[in-house]
Amino acid sequence: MPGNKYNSNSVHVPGRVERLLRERELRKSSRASHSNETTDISRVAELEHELRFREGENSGISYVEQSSEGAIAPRPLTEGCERQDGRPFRQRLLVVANRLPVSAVRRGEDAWSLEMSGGGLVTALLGVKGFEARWIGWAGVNVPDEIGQRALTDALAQKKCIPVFLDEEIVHQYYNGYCNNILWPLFHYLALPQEDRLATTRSFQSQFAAYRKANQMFADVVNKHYEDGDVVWCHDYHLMFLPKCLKEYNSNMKVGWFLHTPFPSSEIHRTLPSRSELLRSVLAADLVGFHTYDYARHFVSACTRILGLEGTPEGVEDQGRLTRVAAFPIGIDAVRFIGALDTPPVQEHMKELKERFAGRKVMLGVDRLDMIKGIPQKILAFEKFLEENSDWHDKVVLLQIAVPTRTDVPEYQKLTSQVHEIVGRINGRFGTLTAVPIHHLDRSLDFHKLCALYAVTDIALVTSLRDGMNLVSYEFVACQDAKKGVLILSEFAGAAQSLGAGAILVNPWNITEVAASIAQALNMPAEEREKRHRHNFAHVTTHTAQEWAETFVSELNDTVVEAQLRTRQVPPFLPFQDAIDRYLKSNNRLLILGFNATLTEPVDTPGRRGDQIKEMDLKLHPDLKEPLTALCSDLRTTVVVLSGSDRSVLDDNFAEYNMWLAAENGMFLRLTKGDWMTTMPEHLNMEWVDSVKHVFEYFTERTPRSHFELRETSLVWNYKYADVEFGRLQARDMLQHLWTGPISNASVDVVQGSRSVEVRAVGVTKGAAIDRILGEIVHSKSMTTPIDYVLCIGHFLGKDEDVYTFFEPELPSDALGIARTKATDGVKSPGEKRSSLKLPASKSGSKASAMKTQRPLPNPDKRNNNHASGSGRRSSPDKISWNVLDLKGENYFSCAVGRPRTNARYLVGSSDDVVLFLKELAHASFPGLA
Ligand SMILES: O=P(O)(O)OC[C@H]1O[C@H](O[C@H]2O[C@H](CO)[C@@H](O)[C@H](O)[C@H]2O)[C@H](O)[C@@H](O)[C@@H]1O
Ligand SMILES: O=c1ccn([C@@H]2O[C@H](COP(=O)(O)OP(=O)(O)O)[C@@H](O)[C@H]2O)c(=O)[nH]1
Repeated sequence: MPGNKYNSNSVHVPGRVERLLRERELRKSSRASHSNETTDISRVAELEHELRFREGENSGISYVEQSSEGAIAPRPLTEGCERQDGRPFRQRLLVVANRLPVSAVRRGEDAWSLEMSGGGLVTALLGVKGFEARWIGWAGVNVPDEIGQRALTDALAQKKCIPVFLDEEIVHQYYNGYCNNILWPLFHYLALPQEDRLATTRSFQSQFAAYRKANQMFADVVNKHYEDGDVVWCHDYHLMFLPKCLKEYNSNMKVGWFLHTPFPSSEIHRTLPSRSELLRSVLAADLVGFHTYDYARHFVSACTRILGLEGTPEGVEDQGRLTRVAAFPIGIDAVRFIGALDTPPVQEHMKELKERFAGRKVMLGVDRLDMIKGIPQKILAFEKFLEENSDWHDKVVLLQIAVPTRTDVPEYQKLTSQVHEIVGRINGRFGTLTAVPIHHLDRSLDFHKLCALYAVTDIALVTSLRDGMNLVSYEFVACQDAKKGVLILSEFAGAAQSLGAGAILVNPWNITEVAASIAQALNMPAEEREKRHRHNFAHVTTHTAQEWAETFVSELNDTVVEAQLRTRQVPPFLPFQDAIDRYLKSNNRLLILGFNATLTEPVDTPGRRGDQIKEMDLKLHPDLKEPLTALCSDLRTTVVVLSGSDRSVLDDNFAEYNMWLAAENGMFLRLTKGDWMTTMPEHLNMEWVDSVKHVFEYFTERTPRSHFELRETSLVWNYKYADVEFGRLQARDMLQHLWTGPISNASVDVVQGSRSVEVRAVGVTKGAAIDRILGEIVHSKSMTTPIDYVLCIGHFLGKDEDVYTFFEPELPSDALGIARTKATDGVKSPGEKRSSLKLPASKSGSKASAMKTQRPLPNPDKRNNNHASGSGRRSSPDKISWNVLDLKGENYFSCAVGRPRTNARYLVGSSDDVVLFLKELAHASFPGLA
């Protein structure tokens, strides 16, 4: 049986939330049993091992590994864990990020030392266990020679890392240029740089080309190492092109993409010259993740506004394909930090620091020396605090660790000089012979020193102007369980959404406010500090990096399964040739064609700008003129255009063809040679119209580029030309008004289209009208042969899909709501179902039977038509006692246009396909057609 099977799946498919809750429980119990089994000693050993790996962090103690030796026992980035059933979890995870967790330093022709890379991305991913992981990325160094590449590849393999070799020129244009000079500032609301027209390597175009090329190089390495069933997790703004490259190579790859920075408002993203290409490439992923709901919302909004796609609560939909978009707030490996505090090296450092700063409160800033971190603003706020609080001058010190980063980018070089200048000025102003208020370090610290610093700090000061998350704030909290210091946190860091309740939130641009917050923090009573800390500590220790990665990967696996299920439910494409062959062999055919988005030119072109003036009137696709004329001229074919539009629209477009027009969802009918008649049920209550119209007018006035149509049996408010998001919000608001007001007691149906709200009298659907239409056609044509072929094709609203099921030979008659009789003359072959329909006698007992038949309308002026009185009706056609419909399953072609979730047997993508099909059908019937 072809097509979509009426969703009769009785197997319980758990919903996403249900599954996530279950998996969360499983993870918790699996972790609990794991920790019961694991002795403290093994955890300490594990920690020590990890710390040993990290000991080399830019502290000059980096260990040397030679490809030939493998001197240090390799520690996989993540270790295999056990599933609840005891079997090892074997799914491989390919983590693809610009930067590997280690950066390579060359020590000889085939000798390399590996040092810890900086940044929160590395920290977070190192906290992830439980997967068989490989890390694919750039080792931060140019390796032009083969010997060097081979040696480095071997050295990295021991760390389960796979290098992508980028040459200097690519790094310059892709990493320094497009990534760090264009995307980075833009995503942090710092606007695009002025394009340098003189230096060709600094033009947007050449940097973008390098960006694409670099992404393809990453893809090539992934493709080489990919094995069936692997999960590929792409990270960050460096690799926005990667999902597309990967899916092009293998559409079955499970691909996730996570952004570590903010995703800005669509108004900011709009300024990027390559805005659409980047969005489209990311959308090729199955799952797209962000730190916060706000970033996810901005991304969806950019896709709807810039690409013209549909944003749903699940993500972004493009022609039935869904890219899931969701928030996955990152965390840290809190146990690692907490555990480190008791180790001898950290204790030693803490002792030193306490002695060094005895009698002074310690304030701490730890940031990469990046403009987004707001370091100048932080220092200026501290200066203001000192100005206003002279009693604190020798009692407080600010330690600012400024880790050098992206030092090849001129903007970063300028920032370094600027910060040095401000620090020098303030130290000159408030320093004494024995002490300065600011200790500024342009360097990174090793893990132990960092933990010790976090632990002795009284106040951590995070003043990022924008920050994806900011893990420094998490690490500080994790190390403060003894001291319970205060966190001053920028409201523009993603972390503000998770640690906001315990921190003092500040606007870093407001230096006065930050200075006041410093004073507040220094004077905060212990009880309040304790309360705030408790909140944040609970968060940091439960929302870990491990949890983050497990949730993301589990959702990615889920998303792919869901997509497969959805694909299975999507009906197949209309088989053109079969539909044409069967048409040619049949004797009496009925073609039911929708109009809007079926026979019209597509209006909703992706990428359209909301402010462009559009042709609002519906127009028949010009290519259909000839095929329609031909098909309508065939005596064995009856063509009906069945539309929601009103009569005048159908008159304007189809008057010249020999066909039936069924306007307003079949409530009005005419043969183009005859007059309009109504098929409307008698006593249709339309008293609600005026009050609904009032609401529609109100919303039309307040929603630019929306409009409404007043029809005989319905009112339609349409916002397809308006701003999509605003339109949707307005629609929601409108529905609320309608439900609580004018339609609360009326017998109406509210039908929500993708960009419309329609209020109809109850019972007005295309399916409900079709038997009356059929009765009229049979009567008027004096048909003597049963209809043995039906094509019913349209972009119908869900509510009108009853027209597909009306003819469905495979459905039992009670599901149709009309009585059917089996054909008496045909012989039924095994497994084959046939249906026949007697009209109008068969209507008795059905919902439709309450509706009387047609009368001609003398006056097509709809406003003068009195629905309730039923004037202009025609008396019932004579009873037809023979079988009007004798339809075999294989001769029935119900087909939805552009709606994958449908009851129709088949699907086509757009009206372009309909045009193509009707052309082919006409040519097959009339081979001489031009
Ligand atoms: O690799 P670099 O160019 O030296 O930069 C270091 C990292 O900086 C960014 O980190 C972000 O990720 C953190 C973890 O999710 C988040 O807390 C922080 O707010 C972000 O700024 C960048 O996104 C990474 O790709 C870089 O590796
Ligand atoms: O001397 C240092 C200073 C910082 N970090 C680490 O760098 C990361 C910074 O991450 P964050 O999310 O705060 O910002 P990012 O630098 O990624 O933008 C944190 O994990 C710090 O522990 C480090 O390893 N050594």
